[in-house]
Formats: sequence, structure tokens, C-alpha cells
Amino acid sequence: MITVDDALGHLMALVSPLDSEQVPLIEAAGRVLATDVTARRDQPPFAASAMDGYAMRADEVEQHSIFKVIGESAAGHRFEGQVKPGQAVRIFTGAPVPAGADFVVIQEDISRSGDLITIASAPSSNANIRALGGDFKIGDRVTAPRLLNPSDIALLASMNIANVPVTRRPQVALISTGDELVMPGENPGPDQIIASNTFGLKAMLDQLGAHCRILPIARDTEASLTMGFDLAAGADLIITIGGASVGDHDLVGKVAGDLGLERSFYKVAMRPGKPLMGGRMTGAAMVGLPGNPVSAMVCGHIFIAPMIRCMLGLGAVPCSPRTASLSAPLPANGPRQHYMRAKLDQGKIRAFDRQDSALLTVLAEANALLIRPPNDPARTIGEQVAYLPL
Ligand SMILES: Nc1nc2c(c(=O)[nH]1)N[C@H]1C(S)=C(S)[C@@H](COP(=O)(O)OP(=O)(O)OC[C@H]3O[C@@H](n4cnc5c(N)ncnc54)[C@H](O)[C@@H]3O)O[C@H]1N2
Ligand code: MOO
Repeated sequence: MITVDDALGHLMALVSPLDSEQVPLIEAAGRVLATDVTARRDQPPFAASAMDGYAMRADEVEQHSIFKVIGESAAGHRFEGQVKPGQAVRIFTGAPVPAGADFVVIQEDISRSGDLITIASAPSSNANIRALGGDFKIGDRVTAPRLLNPSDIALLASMNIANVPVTRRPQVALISTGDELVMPGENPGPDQIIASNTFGLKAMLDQLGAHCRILPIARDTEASLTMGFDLAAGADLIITIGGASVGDHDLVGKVAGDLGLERSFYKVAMRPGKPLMGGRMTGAAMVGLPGNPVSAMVCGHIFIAPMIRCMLGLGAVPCSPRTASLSAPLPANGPRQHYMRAKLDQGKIRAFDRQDSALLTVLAEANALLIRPPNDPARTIGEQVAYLPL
């Protein structure tokens, strides 16, 4: 058995950043920017009023001064003339500030009678003008790599970037194995269960930016598994679920080997997740996950998520643990690194009593994986422990 760190090292060696593609801006949220993009315009493209009011010369702004209103500047419709001494232009938020003016007095501070206005209240010192290019200028960069969030999308739109270079989505093929499995919604026989972690993994990896295909469940025969691997052709990453252990029906290692798997490792000193395997297969990375639902999901967090981030160009970085103090004691750990399902509440953490790797109810209750190093001694309330948020 190898350590978690060594297994992660082997798995990261199987993947590298993928090539890029152009997508319409409207589809770019949640994708990873592949190359820097530069603004195609200044924003704002003119000095713009930040308020509704009257534009005038700053050196004339004084309480009780009177001005003649000579026109109007609205958003989308500038005033073409020049503001001269003693003159003002009615202006609205977002409108271009007319030539000659460099101050906007808000309308609440003005009294108006026909074409004449008086500054009735002492105006603030704020000129209420947004400078040309005050947000960004032509050529300003949004740098890659970057997971594009809604704010980034708004910024790219404002820069007039209609098509965005993003890293291609990693194509993942998910093969569930086992005679006992049926799909959600089907009628399970008395000895059957629902393929659950297949869907949990798809949700996890799609959320990270991958595109997962759920292939038909492979039965516990070499022919059925072989067909599963055939259907996975074209994937960047092939993931099998189950059939990884030592039982008579655990065929993944054998069939993958017959089909040319160059195995990097098998079995990791971790709990859950011990019978994990990884390697390279017909140009794709291959990971064989244990079938126990929590084992598969925990391995998804610890190993597959960093592989996806690496393929997306976000760097080959493992999940980074945080620390919290224990709100309940822990017994001594065994020889495998234990990822305990745990609850983090107001900075304090406690592991659930039941840690069987079949318990999806406990996993769904958990918001953290409390990490116990191999042979960690018993811990008492208040001690600092490492965890990964879920
Ligand atoms: N003699 C030993 N037995 C086992 C060992 C061992 O070292 N020696 N390791 C145990 C550990 S640890 C794990 S983890 C499991 C892993 O076994 P497999 O990867 O071969 O998984 P299966 O036997 O196919 O299934 C285990 C369990 O999970 C259910 N399963 C499988 N696929 C799915 C799915 N897609 N969705 C939901 N549930 C699934 C399956 O029905 C079984 O109940 O081996 C131990 N045994
Ligand atoms: O390692 Mo198994 O994944 O403990 O249940």
C-alpha cells in the first residue's frame, strides 16, 4: 500500500492541462479562462455623470449662484455644445458630461425656475463624474487561468468580449460495475441496490467543470466490462466504480490490465478508499474507485477533483486542509489515513460516531472530512485537527 500523497502524485502525473476552445460569452460562466483577454474599449468610454443633476464648471459651484440651462445630456444622447461660464446642462446618470463642464450638482441641491437654476443648498465636494476609462482602459487584461464567476462574466461583457477562450471540459466516462446495480427510477429486484455514487460523482465532477458521461452499468463479467471500456473511448479520464477489491467478482483490475492498462499503483493506506487503482489506458487516465458509496465519493474529493482542476489548467494543487478545534474526543487512529465524516459548527469540529463507508446518510449530514494521519494518537476536546470542507 502507498500513502495518499504518493497516490495523488501518481494520479497527477497521468493528467495535464487540456487545449482550449472559444465559447460564446453566454456559455462561459463556470468555465476556466484559458488565455488572457484584453479590453476592446475604455469603460466608461466618456466622462460620465454619476448622478441626476446639472453639469457646470467646477470653479463656479457655489451656494446661491445662478445659471442658465442651455440643454440636456441623457444616457445615450450627449449634449453636443460647450458649457460656458454662467451656463449649465441638465444631465442624467450615465450621460456624457458636456465639454466645458467638470462638475455635476445633484438636482436635490438645485431650485429651478424656467431656464434658470440656483444652487440652493451647499453642494458636496464630490464632482459626481466618472472619469473616462475609470473602470478599465483598452488593453487592460483579465488574466488566465481563472474560473469565470458571474462578476467576471459581467466584466468580460463590459469589455465587449463576445467569445471567450476557455479550457476544454475534461471528458469523463463513468463505468459502474456490479450485477446488483440498477439505475435510479428502475425497479430493483430483491438483491439489488441503486447505483448511487455514480450520480454523486457526476454531480461533483460536472460542478468542477468536467463533462461526465454515465455509461451503461457493466455486469460482473469480463465481456460486459470490456464493452464498458470500449464505450469509454474518447474520454480524457475513465473512472470505474466497484469491482476493485479482492473478491471473485472484482474484475476491474484484470480486465483493464488485459486491455492494456499501465497500472501506476493499487491500494492506498487510507480509509475509506483502500482498494483504489490508477494508471494509463489507451491515451486516457484511468482511476478504479472502490464501490462503497462513501469510499467512492471521498476518493472523488481527494483525488479526482485535483485531477480535474489540473486538466482545466488551474494547477496541480491538492485540496488544502484547514484546521479547527475538536468539540468531541477521538480514539486513536489505525495505520491508514482516515477521512472521517464530520460536522464543522462555529469553528469547532466533531466526527460522526458511525463511520462505515456504506453510509450515505452520514456523508450527506457531513460538511467536512476530518483528517487523521496514520497512527494518530487519541485526541481530546480542544485539540487542533486538520479537515477538508465538503
Ligand atoms: N477480503 C477483503 N474484502 C474487502 C476488502 C479487503 O481488503 N479484503 N476491502 C474492502 C474495502 S475497504 C472496500 S472499499 C470494498 C471495495 O470493494 P469493491 O471496489 O470491489 O466494490 P464492490 O465490491 O463492487 O462494492 C462494494 C459495495 O459498494 C456497492 N456499490 C458498488 N458500486 C456502487 C455504485 N455505483 N453505487 C452504489 N453502491 C455501489 C456494492 O453494492 C457493495 O455493497 O471492498 C471491501 N472488501
Ligand atoms: O476503504 Mo473501504 O473504502 O474502507 O470502505
